[in-house]
Amino acid sequence: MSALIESRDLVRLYPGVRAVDGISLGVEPGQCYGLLGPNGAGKTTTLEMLEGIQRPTSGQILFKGRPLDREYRQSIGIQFQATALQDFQTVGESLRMFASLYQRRADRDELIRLCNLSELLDRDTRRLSGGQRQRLLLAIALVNSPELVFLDEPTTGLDPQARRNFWGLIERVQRRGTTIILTTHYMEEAERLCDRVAIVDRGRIVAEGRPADLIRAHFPSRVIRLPDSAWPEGAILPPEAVIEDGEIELYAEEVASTLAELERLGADLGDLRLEAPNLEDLFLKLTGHALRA
Ligand SMILES: Nc1ncnc2c1ncn2[C@@H]1O[C@H](COP(=O)(O)OP(=O)(O)OP(=O)(O)O)[C@@H](O)[C@H]1O
Repeated sequence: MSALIESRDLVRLYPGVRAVDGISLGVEPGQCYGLLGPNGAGKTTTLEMLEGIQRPTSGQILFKGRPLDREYRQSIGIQFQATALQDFQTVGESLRMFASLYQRRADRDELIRLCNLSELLDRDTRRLSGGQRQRLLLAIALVNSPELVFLDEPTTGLDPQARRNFWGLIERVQRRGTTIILTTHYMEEAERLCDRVAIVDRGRIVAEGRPADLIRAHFPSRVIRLPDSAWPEGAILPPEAVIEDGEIELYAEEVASTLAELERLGADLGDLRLEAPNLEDLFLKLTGHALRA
């Protein structure tokens, strides 16, 4: 399938900083695409160029195969990290005001239902909780029924419960067919929501693909741990096994056959733990530094 939006060799320089240093990516219709990386990696700058808010120093952005034009802003929605909501406005008034900026409009009642705002329409926007505010900002981003919506760190600052609720909402938006590009520094968020991710570090993409494929490619083995007391007496340990702190660590490319072999040897599998590497481990492996300092 061809990309809804793509960037070719995007560069953005600030005095003394290569904030974005040659980013090429393509997002297909209906995908949820994540730009993943630590603070300062260049995610927001990349997003702002894709949104048409910032001009690249060099490189190209194509939407449906064509350079961004005036109509582009009508086809997209943006949830900024910090959108200034008007003081003395209710949720309902706020939605109406943003809707008036567009020719194309989403069905208001459906949007209110989707973003769970029915109970909050008369609430002053200054009195919203973090999660409620994010739901309103998402509704504002969807007010023109965009084909493509940008979410910049949509769950930063939310408590774990509100974050999970918001993930459910993003999934509903995606199921309606909206293409989503989001930035995050939460690996769990990227793993749950994104069909594809670009892992960004210092303005460059260090890995790109489906989260599960990336993990499999960089970590072909799974780690199996079991107490050393669970190992059958007399059975020979595989040469790559590590014994540490009373535990045996084994590496398995094929988990099922390794477990079958352990069972055959008579190992006690009751306290076995299987460790699956995640995107956080991948980031560390690729960059040599942790995602969160
Ligand atoms: N207007 C600006 N002038 C100068 N430098 C900037 C400007 N905006 C961003 N930068 C720098 O560019 C780099 C990338 O910043 P950017 O905000 O894109 O990163 P980010 O990955 O989005 O981080 P965060 O998660 O903190 O928003 C950083 O070194 C930042 O300090």
